[in-house]
Amino acid sequence: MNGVLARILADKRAEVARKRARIGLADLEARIAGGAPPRGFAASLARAVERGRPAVIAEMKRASPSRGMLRSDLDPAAVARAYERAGAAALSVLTDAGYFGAHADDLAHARAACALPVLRKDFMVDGYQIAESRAMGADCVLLIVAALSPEGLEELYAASQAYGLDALIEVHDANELERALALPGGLLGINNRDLRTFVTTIDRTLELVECVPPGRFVITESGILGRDEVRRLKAAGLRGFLVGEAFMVAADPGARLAELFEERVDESSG
Ligand SMILES: O=P(O)(O)OC[C@@H](O)[C@@H](O)c1c[nH]c2ccccc12
Repeated sequence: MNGVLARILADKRAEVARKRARIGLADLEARIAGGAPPRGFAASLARAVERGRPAVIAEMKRASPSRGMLRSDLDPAAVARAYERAGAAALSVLTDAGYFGAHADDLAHARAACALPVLRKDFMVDGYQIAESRAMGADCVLLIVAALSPEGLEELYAASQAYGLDALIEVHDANELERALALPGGLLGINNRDLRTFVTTIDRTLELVECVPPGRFVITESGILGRDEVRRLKAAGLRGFLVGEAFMVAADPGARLAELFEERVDESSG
Protein backbone atom coordinates (compact mmCIF):
# COMPACT_ATOMS: atom_id res chain seq x y z
CA MET A 1 0.00 0.00 0.00
CA ASN A 2 1.32 3.46 -0.78
CA GLY A 3 0.28 7.10 -0.66
CA VAL A 4 -1.57 9.12 1.92
CA LEU A 5 -3.64 6.23 3.28
CA ALA A 6 -0.53 4.28 4.28
CA ARG A 7 0.83 7.29 6.16
CA ILE A 8 -2.46 7.91 7.95
CA LEU A 9 -2.68 4.24 8.99
CA ALA A 10 0.87 4.18 10.38
CA ASP A 11 0.15 7.32 12.43
CA LYS A 12 -3.16 5.83 13.56
CA ARG A 13 -1.53 2.69 14.91
CA ALA A 14 0.85 4.80 16.97
CA GLU A 15 -2.06 6.93 18.21
CA VAL A 16 -4.01 3.83 19.28
CA ALA A 17 -1.00 2.49 21.20
CA ARG A 18 -0.68 5.81 23.07
CA LYS A 19 -4.40 5.91 23.90
CA ARG A 20 -4.51 2.31 25.06
CA ALA A 21 -1.67 3.03 27.48
CA ARG A 22 -3.68 5.92 28.94
CA ILE A 23 -7.22 4.48 28.97
CA GLY A 24 -7.52 0.71 29.17
CA LEU A 25 -10.29 -1.39 27.63
CA ALA A 26 -11.82 -1.96 31.07
CA ASP A 27 -12.26 1.81 31.51
CA LEU A 28 -13.94 2.05 28.11
CA GLU A 29 -16.24 -0.85 29.01
CA ALA A 30 -17.22 0.89 32.26
CA ARG A 31 -17.99 4.09 30.35
CA ILE A 32 -20.11 2.14 27.85
CA ALA A 33 -22.05 0.41 30.63
CA GLY A 34 -22.90 3.78 32.17
CA GLY A 35 -23.85 5.44 28.88
CA ALA A 36 -26.90 5.56 26.61
CA PRO A 37 -27.71 2.81 24.07
CA PRO A 38 -26.86 3.43 20.38
CA ARG A 39 -29.36 5.10 18.04
CA GLY A 40 -30.17 2.91 15.04
CA PHE A 41 -28.09 4.23 12.16
CA ALA A 42 -29.11 1.80 9.41
CA ALA A 43 -32.69 1.99 10.65
CA SER A 44 -32.74 5.76 10.24
CA LEU A 45 -31.53 5.48 6.63
CA ALA A 46 -34.17 2.83 5.94
CA ARG A 47 -36.92 5.07 7.36
CA ALA A 48 -35.95 7.89 5.00
CA VAL A 49 -36.07 5.58 2.00
CA GLU A 50 -39.44 4.12 3.09
CA ARG A 51 -40.80 7.66 3.08
CA GLY A 52 -39.53 8.10 -0.48
CA ARG A 53 -36.76 10.46 0.62
CA PRO A 54 -33.04 10.24 -0.15
CA ALA A 55 -31.12 9.02 2.91
CA VAL A 56 -28.56 11.78 3.42
CA ILE A 57 -25.63 11.27 5.80
CA ALA A 58 -24.48 14.83 6.43
CA GLU A 59 -20.82 15.14 7.39
CA MET A 60 -18.81 17.50 9.57
CA LYS A 61 -15.11 17.93 8.95
CA ARG A 62 -12.98 20.96 9.68
CA ALA A 63 -10.28 20.05 7.16
CA SER A 64 -9.08 17.22 4.94
CA PRO A 65 -5.73 16.17 3.46
CA SER A 66 -7.09 16.57 -0.07
CA ARG A 67 -8.85 19.93 0.37
CA GLY A 68 -7.02 21.64 3.24
CA MET A 69 -9.02 23.79 5.64
CA LEU A 70 -12.77 23.65 4.98
CA ARG A 71 -14.38 25.15 8.08
CA SER A 72 -12.02 26.02 10.91
CA ASP A 73 -14.75 27.63 13.04
CA LEU A 74 -17.10 24.61 12.88
CA ASP A 75 -19.76 24.64 15.61
CA PRO A 76 -20.74 20.95 15.74
CA ALA A 77 -23.91 21.49 17.79
CA ALA A 78 -25.25 24.27 15.56
CA VAL A 79 -24.48 22.37 12.36
CA ALA A 80 -26.01 19.16 13.75
CA ARG A 81 -29.27 21.00 14.44
CA ALA A 82 -29.18 22.62 10.99
CA TYR A 83 -28.62 19.24 9.29
CA GLU A 84 -31.48 17.70 11.28
CA ARG A 85 -33.88 20.53 10.38
CA ALA A 86 -32.87 20.22 6.71
CA GLY A 87 -33.90 16.53 6.71
CA ALA A 88 -30.64 14.60 7.09
CA ALA A 89 -31.13 10.94 8.06
CA ALA A 90 -27.83 10.73 9.96
CA LEU A 91 -24.62 12.58 10.78
CA SER A 92 -21.02 11.71 9.97
CA VAL A 93 -18.37 13.29 12.18
CA LEU A 94 -14.63 13.15 11.45
CA THR A 95 -12.74 12.34 14.65
CA ASP A 96 -9.17 12.28 13.32
CA ALA A 97 -7.24 15.27 14.62
CA GLY A 98 -3.97 14.92 12.71
CA TYR A 99 -5.24 14.98 9.13
CA PHE A 100 -8.82 16.25 9.49
CA GLY A 101 -8.42 18.80 12.27
CA ALA A 102 -11.09 17.25 14.51
CA HIS A 103 -11.47 18.51 18.07
CA ALA A 104 -11.81 15.87 20.78
CA ASP A 105 -15.48 16.49 21.57
CA ASP A 106 -16.85 17.20 18.08
CA LEU A 107 -18.82 13.95 17.93
CA ALA A 108 -20.23 14.24 21.44
CA HIS A 109 -21.28 17.87 20.88
CA ALA A 110 -22.94 17.07 17.55
CA ARG A 111 -24.81 14.05 18.90
CA ALA A 112 -26.01 15.80 22.05
CA ALA A 113 -27.53 18.62 19.99
CA CYS A 114 -29.92 16.46 17.94
CA ALA A 115 -31.72 13.12 17.72
CA LEU A 116 -29.85 11.82 14.67
CA PRO A 117 -27.60 8.74 14.78
CA VAL A 118 -23.90 9.44 14.19
CA LEU A 119 -21.20 7.75 12.13
CA ARG A 120 -17.72 7.99 13.59
CA LYS A 121 -15.53 8.79 10.62
CA ASP A 122 -11.99 7.69 11.35
CA PHE A 123 -9.45 5.06 10.36
CA MET A 124 -10.16 1.85 12.25
CA VAL A 125 -7.14 -0.41 12.57
CA ASP A 126 -7.73 -2.02 15.97
CA GLY A 127 -10.62 -3.45 18.00
CA TYR A 128 -9.80 -0.94 20.75
CA GLN A 129 -11.14 1.82 18.50
CA ILE A 130 -14.51 0.07 18.16
CA ALA A 131 -14.97 0.10 21.95
CA GLU A 132 -13.73 3.68 21.99
CA SER A 133 -16.26 4.64 19.30
CA ARG A 134 -19.10 3.21 21.34
CA ALA A 135 -17.80 4.93 24.48
CA MET A 136 -17.67 8.33 22.71
CA GLY A 137 -21.30 7.93 21.62
CA ALA A 138 -20.98 6.76 18.02
CA ASP A 139 -23.86 4.74 16.55
CA CYS A 140 -21.98 3.48 13.49
CA VAL A 141 -18.32 2.96 12.60
CA LEU A 142 -16.58 3.22 9.25
CA LEU A 143 -14.57 0.19 8.13
CA ILE A 144 -12.38 1.00 5.14
CA VAL A 145 -11.69 -2.25 3.28
CA ALA A 146 -8.50 -0.82 1.70
CA ALA A 147 -7.13 -0.20 5.18
CA LEU A 148 -7.63 -3.72 6.54
CA SER A 149 -6.38 -7.26 6.00
CA PRO A 150 -9.10 -9.88 5.38
CA GLU A 151 -8.79 -11.04 9.01
CA GLY A 152 -8.72 -7.45 10.28
CA LEU A 153 -11.91 -6.59 8.43
CA GLU A 154 -13.73 -9.64 9.81
CA GLU A 155 -12.47 -8.97 13.32
CA LEU A 156 -13.51 -5.30 13.35
CA TYR A 157 -16.88 -6.09 11.79
CA ALA A 158 -17.50 -8.70 14.52
CA ALA A 159 -16.43 -6.19 17.18
CA SER A 160 -18.86 -3.58 15.84
CA GLN A 161 -21.66 -6.15 16.09
CA ALA A 162 -20.61 -7.12 19.62
CA TYR A 163 -20.84 -3.47 20.71
CA GLY A 164 -24.24 -2.96 19.08
CA LEU A 165 -22.93 -0.58 16.43
CA ASP A 166 -23.84 -0.44 12.77
CA ALA A 167 -20.91 -0.63 10.35
CA LEU A 168 -20.41 1.20 7.07
CA ILE A 169 -18.14 -0.93 4.91
CA GLU A 170 -16.31 1.32 2.46
CA VAL A 171 -15.05 0.10 -0.91
CA HIS A 172 -13.47 1.73 -3.93
CA ASP A 173 -13.03 -1.09 -6.48
CA ALA A 174 -14.45 -4.47 -7.51
CA ASN A 175 -11.96 -6.44 -5.45
CA GLU A 176 -12.81 -4.52 -2.27
CA LEU A 177 -16.51 -4.86 -3.07
CA GLU A 178 -16.14 -8.63 -3.19
CA ARG A 179 -14.51 -8.60 0.27
CA ALA A 180 -17.28 -6.39 1.64
CA LEU A 181 -19.99 -8.65 0.25
CA ALA A 182 -18.37 -11.67 1.95
CA LEU A 183 -19.16 -10.17 5.36
CA PRO A 184 -22.44 -11.32 6.97
CA GLY A 185 -23.88 -7.78 6.90
CA GLY A 186 -23.15 -4.09 7.10
CA LEU A 187 -24.02 -1.02 5.09
CA LEU A 188 -22.15 -0.74 1.81
CA GLY A 189 -20.38 2.52 0.98
CA ILE A 190 -18.80 3.25 -2.40
CA ASN A 191 -16.18 5.95 -1.96
CA ASN A 192 -15.85 8.08 -5.08
CA ARG A 193 -12.49 9.29 -3.76
CA ASP A 194 -9.41 7.10 -4.14
CA LEU A 195 -7.78 7.41 -0.70
CA ARG A 196 -4.36 6.72 -2.20
CA THR A 197 -4.43 9.36 -4.92
CA PHE A 198 -7.44 11.60 -3.96
CA VAL A 199 -8.81 11.29 -7.50
CA THR A 200 -12.57 11.72 -7.06
CA THR A 201 -15.32 10.91 -9.56
CA ILE A 202 -18.91 9.78 -9.13
CA ASP A 203 -18.29 7.45 -12.09
CA ARG A 204 -16.81 5.11 -9.42
CA THR A 205 -20.28 4.63 -7.97
CA LEU A 206 -21.99 4.45 -11.34
CA GLU A 207 -19.61 1.64 -12.44
CA LEU A 208 -19.38 -0.33 -9.20
CA VAL A 209 -23.07 -0.25 -8.31
CA GLU A 210 -23.63 -2.53 -11.32
CA CYS A 211 -21.76 -5.28 -9.42
CA VAL A 212 -23.83 -5.01 -6.23
CA PRO A 213 -26.44 -7.74 -5.75
CA PRO A 214 -30.03 -6.44 -5.79
CA GLY A 215 -31.47 -5.66 -2.39
CA ARG A 216 -28.19 -4.38 -0.89
CA PHE A 217 -28.43 -0.77 0.27
CA VAL A 218 -25.63 1.37 -1.20
CA ILE A 219 -24.34 4.70 0.03
CA THR A 220 -22.41 6.81 -2.46
CA GLU A 221 -19.67 8.79 -0.71
CA SER A 222 -17.57 11.86 -1.58
CA GLY A 223 -17.38 14.33 -4.42
CA ILE A 224 -21.11 15.08 -4.47
CA LEU A 225 -20.74 18.80 -4.94
CA GLY A 226 -23.85 19.91 -6.80
CA ARG A 227 -27.32 19.08 -8.04
CA ASP A 228 -25.96 17.57 -11.23
CA GLU A 229 -24.16 14.80 -9.32
CA VAL A 230 -27.25 14.14 -7.21
CA ARG A 231 -29.43 13.93 -10.31
CA ARG A 232 -27.10 11.46 -12.06
CA LEU A 233 -26.75 9.26 -8.96
CA LYS A 234 -30.51 9.24 -8.32
CA ALA A 235 -31.09 8.29 -11.95
CA ALA A 236 -28.82 5.26 -11.40
CA GLY A 237 -31.02 4.20 -8.45
CA LEU A 238 -28.89 5.50 -5.59
CA ARG A 239 -30.80 6.34 -2.39
CA GLY A 240 -27.98 6.77 0.14
CA PHE A 241 -25.64 9.80 -0.02
CA LEU A 242 -22.71 10.85 2.17
CA VAL A 243 -21.80 14.51 1.66
CA GLY A 244 -19.22 16.64 3.47
CA GLU A 245 -17.35 19.31 1.56
CA ALA A 246 -20.34 20.80 -0.27
CA PHE A 247 -21.96 21.53 3.11
CA MET A 248 -18.79 22.54 4.98
CA VAL A 249 -17.86 25.28 2.51
CA ALA A 250 -21.42 26.68 2.35
CA ALA A 251 -22.31 29.73 4.44
CA ASP A 252 -25.40 27.83 5.63
CA PRO A 253 -24.76 24.04 5.61
CA GLY A 254 -28.41 23.16 6.31
CA ALA A 255 -29.72 25.35 3.51
CA ARG A 256 -27.19 23.79 1.13
CA LEU A 257 -28.39 20.30 2.09
CA ALA A 258 -32.01 21.21 1.42
CA GLU A 259 -31.12 22.81 -1.89
CA LEU A 260 -28.95 19.90 -3.07
CA PHE A 261 -31.62 17.27 -2.43
CA GLU A 262 -34.92 19.05 -3.01
CA GLU A 263 -36.94 17.63 -5.88
CA ARG A 264 -37.84 20.12 -8.58
CA VAL A 265 -40.68 19.64 -11.03
CA ASP A 266 -38.54 20.71 -14.03
CA GLU A 267 -36.26 17.70 -13.50
CA SER A 268 -38.80 14.95 -12.92
CA SER A 269 -40.55 15.87 -16.18
CA GLY A 270 -37.39 15.74 -18.27
O1 LIG B 1 -16.35 15.87 1.47
P1 LIG B 1 -16.93 14.94 0.49
O2 LIG B 1 -16.19 14.89 -0.82
O3 LIG B 1 -18.41 15.18 0.30
O4 LIG B 1 -16.76 13.45 1.11
C1 LIG B 1 -17.41 13.07 2.32
C2 LIG B 1 -16.91 11.69 2.77
O5 LIG B 1 -17.32 10.74 1.84
C3 LIG B 1 -15.40 11.68 2.96
O6 LIG B 1 -15.08 12.56 3.97
C4 LIG B 1 -14.82 10.31 3.26
C5 LIG B 1 -15.22 9.12 2.72
N1 LIG B 1 -14.49 8.10 3.20
C6 LIG B 1 -13.60 8.59 4.07
C7 LIG B 1 -12.64 7.93 4.84
C8 LIG B 1 -11.88 8.67 5.70
C9 LIG B 1 -12.02 10.05 5.77
C10 LIG B 1 -12.98 10.73 5.01
C11 LIG B 1 -13.77 9.99 4.16
